[in-house]
Amino acid sequence: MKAAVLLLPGLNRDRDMIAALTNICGQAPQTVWQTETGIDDDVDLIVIPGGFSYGDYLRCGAIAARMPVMKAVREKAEKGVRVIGVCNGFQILVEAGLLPGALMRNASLKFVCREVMLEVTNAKTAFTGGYSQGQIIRCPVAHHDGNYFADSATLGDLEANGQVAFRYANGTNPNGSVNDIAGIVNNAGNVLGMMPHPENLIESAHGGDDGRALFESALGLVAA
Ligand SMILES: NC(=O)CC[C@H](N)C(=O)O
Repeated sequence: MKAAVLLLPGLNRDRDMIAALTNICGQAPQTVWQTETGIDDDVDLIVIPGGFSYGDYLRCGAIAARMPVMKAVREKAEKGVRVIGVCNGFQILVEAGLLPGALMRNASLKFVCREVMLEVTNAKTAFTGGYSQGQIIRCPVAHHDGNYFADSATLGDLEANGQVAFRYANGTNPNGSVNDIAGIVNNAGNVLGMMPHPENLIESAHGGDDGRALFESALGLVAA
């Protein structure tokens, strides 16, 4: 299985993501710079890592979403290739219109860096098949703009269609997200955005591997 990781100025989680994907895939992912549009044909999964692309000006992810590489991501996503955006990657996918809603400043108005608990709200998505329905997992977060918001019609659709993949559980919502939403998939089910960082919990050296099944699911390495 082969993955691709996008590289943009200001991202700082790309190395963690590349290490995690190399560990899980058994081969290094293709890395694709923001001005490139050539994502390899044999790529099964495109990942947009976290960080602070363009220093979070004008809004988190707004400038990155308009870079040439995102045209290639959109084309691949339309063909059904799986895409994951983590943290700033989630913000970029929202700014690119590949996922609905918006990520606002945390309700506390503070940067939050801690571990949260996540509920696997829908274990039937392409990214969660390796978990059981309702499973509670650990995951770290580190962001200041993770407060997910969508208008009530959009929210109703997300909930009704099973597009909420992960919710903050056990009172650990770190940012004020509506309905405790931590991660969503698009209507077609092949694009996932989430604020927590599963790439930082994939092997025992990380102190746990609760995030591993997400990538294994996305890469088709476990039965969905
Ligand atoms: N870790 C990250 O990806 C941070 C995302 C974004 N820059 C924020 O702070 O909200």
